[in-house]
Amino acid sequence: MISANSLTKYFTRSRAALSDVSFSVNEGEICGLLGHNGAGKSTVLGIMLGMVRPDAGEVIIAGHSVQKERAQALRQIGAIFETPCFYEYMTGWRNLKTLCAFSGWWDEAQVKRTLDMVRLTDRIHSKVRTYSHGMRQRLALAQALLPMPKVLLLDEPTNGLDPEGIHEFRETVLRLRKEHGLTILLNSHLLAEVEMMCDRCIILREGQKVHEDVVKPTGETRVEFELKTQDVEAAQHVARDMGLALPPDGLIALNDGLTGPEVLSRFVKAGVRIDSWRPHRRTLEDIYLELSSRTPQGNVKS
Ligand SMILES: Nc1ncnc2c1ncn2[C@@H]1O[C@H](COP(=O)(O)OP(=O)(O)OP(=O)(O)O)[C@@H](O)[C@H]1O
Repeated sequence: MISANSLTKYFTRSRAALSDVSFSVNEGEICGLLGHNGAGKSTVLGIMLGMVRPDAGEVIIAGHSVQKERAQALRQIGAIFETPCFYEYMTGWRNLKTLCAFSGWWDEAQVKRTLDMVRLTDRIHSKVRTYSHGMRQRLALAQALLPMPKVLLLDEPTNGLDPEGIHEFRETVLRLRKEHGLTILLNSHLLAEVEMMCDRCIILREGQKVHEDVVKPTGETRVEFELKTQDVEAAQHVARDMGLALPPDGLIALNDGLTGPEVLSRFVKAGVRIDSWRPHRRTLEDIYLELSSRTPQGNVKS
């Protein structure tokens, strides 16, 4: 549904804001875009929305090139980009009507359906200045969904929301994907949010893609257990007998065919005193900090 091919962008001659970034997002997938401040996330979204012209590369949305067939491509996209702005003194309904007037489109039945989708029907005739931050975000979502897009681009959509607002927004987005098969690209700094919502994530660092993987792998290929013991020498001996390595951090990668309980029982039978034994999975935060972390001085680690 989304295919970004070799995107390169220089805002200044000395430094590429994006350098040869490629990725694709399948239909119905939610993909997270992560990276430190200035990594290039908004530049990617800007290129996808035809607002930033890449120096090289192109984005294809549902078979249409944003750079060559801009109108057809953009017809497939709804977006919440940066902070949404509304006329405070108008109702939500009047705002949508005014914004739709710019494109000469208004279908009342479709607008009502969309408001039901984002659960804003009850308050749509109240003035926007009386809306909470969460309601403004839902109005922005309604506006993005009005043209019935196939792709939704969300730029830090939960910024400034309270925990209830974040939860509600997440549930709404997951429901939209489930019920309407939307393909979603989510730009966020919140790793937990990306871990909960996304099927896959891409990490940018200084304009380059440094990671792309599924967020929740269904069939883990590498199983690791963390062993804590005072009997390090005895444990190393037993591990060697099983053909396993016991590194100083205690993380043991199991070979094919061995299970956690089997390995634990071998340690116990050999008299190794076990303080703790638990499965270990690298979280998105572990991966992110490894790939994208910055030193306290603000320089990205080499
Ligand atoms: N219009 C512009 N003119 C000049 N430089 C720009 C422009 N837009 C972005 N940049 C630069 O391009 C680089 C990438 O910026 P971008 O806004 O894409 O990063 P980001 O990952 O979205 O950051 P943040 O998380 O802070 O929003 C930065 O060095 C930024 O200063």
